[in-house]
Amino acid sequence: MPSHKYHDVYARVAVPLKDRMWPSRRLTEAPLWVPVDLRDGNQALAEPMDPARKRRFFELMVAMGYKEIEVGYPSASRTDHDFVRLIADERIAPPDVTVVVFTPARPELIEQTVASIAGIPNDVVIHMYAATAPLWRSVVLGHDRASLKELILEGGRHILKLAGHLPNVRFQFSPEVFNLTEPEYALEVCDAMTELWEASPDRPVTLNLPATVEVATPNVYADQIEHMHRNLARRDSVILSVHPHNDRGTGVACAELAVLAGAQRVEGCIFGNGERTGNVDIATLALNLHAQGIDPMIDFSDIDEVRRTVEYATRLDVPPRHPYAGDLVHTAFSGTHQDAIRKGFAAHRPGEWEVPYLPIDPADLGRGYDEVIRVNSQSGKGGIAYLLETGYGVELPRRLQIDFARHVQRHTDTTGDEVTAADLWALFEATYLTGEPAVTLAGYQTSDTGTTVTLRVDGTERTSTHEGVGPVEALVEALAAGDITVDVLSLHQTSIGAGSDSEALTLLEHRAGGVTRWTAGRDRSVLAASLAAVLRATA
Ligand SMILES: CC(=O)SCCNC(=O)CCNC(=O)[C@H](O)C(C)(C)COP(=O)(O)OP(=O)(O)OC[C@H]1O[C@@H](n2cnc3c(N)ncnc32)[C@H](O)[C@@H]1OP(=O)(O)O
Ligand SMILES: CC(C)C(=O)C(=O)O
Repeated sequence: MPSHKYHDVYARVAVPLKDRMWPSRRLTEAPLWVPVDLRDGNQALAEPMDPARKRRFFELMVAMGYKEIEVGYPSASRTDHDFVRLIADERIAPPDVTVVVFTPARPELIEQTVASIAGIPNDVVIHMYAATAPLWRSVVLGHDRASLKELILEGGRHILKLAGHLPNVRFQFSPEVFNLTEPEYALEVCDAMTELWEASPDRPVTLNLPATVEVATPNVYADQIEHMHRNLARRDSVILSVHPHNDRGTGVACAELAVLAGAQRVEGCIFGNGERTGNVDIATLALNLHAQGIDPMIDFSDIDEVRRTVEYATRLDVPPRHPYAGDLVHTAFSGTHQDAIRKGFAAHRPGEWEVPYLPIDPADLGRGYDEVIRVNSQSGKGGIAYLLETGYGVELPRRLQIDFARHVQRHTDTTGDEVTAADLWALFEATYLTGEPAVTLAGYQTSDTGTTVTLRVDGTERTSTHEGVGPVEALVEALAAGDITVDVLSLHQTSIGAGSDSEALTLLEHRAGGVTRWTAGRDRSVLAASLAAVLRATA
């Protein structure tokens, strides 16, 4: 690989901090999340959202509780412009939602942007950007540091002139590619903008510091953010925002460390859509907080509905391994994970969540437990037992679990396929429940003196009377004396293991209320006790 073509971040930009504080800080509350799906996400789509898609996505974000939403780049396209006008004309943004519109520092585009927001009753943020990193300065924009600063200030002045008098309007500036901009230059330009826009606690300016293209390990971004946090002028009048992308796959880490470093606001896209590898994924960030006991302030309680809407709007699928939202993120196929999850469920105490391999309760996201364990050739007895328990109410004793798992393994090794609970049950029946039940209970009669039980054993009926007891005890006594089953009960004999390890086994099936329970063992008295418990519970 021609790795010599590249340089690490330290060769490209000075990394400013030595006495960093962020490593010893903790996340304690959610930052302000600002979804940019309708702008940065939208500009990265092969087919940008049409008006219906934009509107449905916007309504989803409102319903989820976002309080500040970047709604578009009004000078970019008719659709973007018209959507901003829709907000003005049809008042589709609730009063407590701030609307952000995006513009470059170009006078004619600023004019279109300001014109687009006329009549919006909500708070509005006009967000102006310009790239400040050396490569962009020289190659893209054709400016040196001084002339670029002047271009930016000129854009800022223009916005001020056109919108400064509007009481519901605030301003935002992004030095694009902040993470490759010389720290002292980023500071100089940002301070110049807050001075120009007269940032004050009553009318704060948002300074949004993007990792436009992610180029370094997240600690570097955290240092850069903390440096700004500690050195910006008018800090109490600045909302410090970050905008990580995900080129290295570490956008989430960058955002989390940036919040430790002093960022108060995070821009991203709900499932990480965006240029190239995407903007930082807000769902992951928010649910990472949730999983640490911190209220994310955004509602993901029906994550599949959120996902359906986002997939509809973007025409992009959320992959099966996507954190929290993918189809497979709450599913274990592997045997030891399944065993641990099953034991975790059994030991689980309401009100707390500590289940091995499941960092959060799927129910928090509106999901059930059906998909938590799925069985294939990588699975073991615990997972198989779990599916039979949850799907059929069948509680196999350990020895039978071990035996049955061997049969399942043979089957899955042969087919290579996943097996469902129904497949397992069919295999169980074919393995152990062949032929007629050994014994059936034809009926029983109770009287003042006791219960008469009629058993059918090998086609012959036997009647026995059990004095002074009701049907449950009579059945237990009959069972203790011989084999027994009725329409709701059946008893099968089988053996497991081979040679000296083989063991005769009695399987007792009890169906009640549509649920089947199984007990198995050598010892008839164990079966009797278990039968009595089952019958009493359903009497
Ligand atoms: C990191 C980001 O996400 S930035 C946002 C990127 N998003 C988009 O580009 C989506 C929407 N964009 C568009 O629809 C179009 O680019 C438009 C309508 C805004 C502009 O279109 P055009 O006028 O055709 O210009 P074009 O797209 O080629 O933009 C390049 C020009 O803008 C200039 N420019 C780029 N960024 C900025 C900026 N922030 N401020 C001022 N000028 C800028 C470039 O220097 C270049 O100018 P030049 O033609 O004099 O060399
Ligand atoms: C201009 C900013 C906000 C941006 O979209 C980026 O840098 O990616």
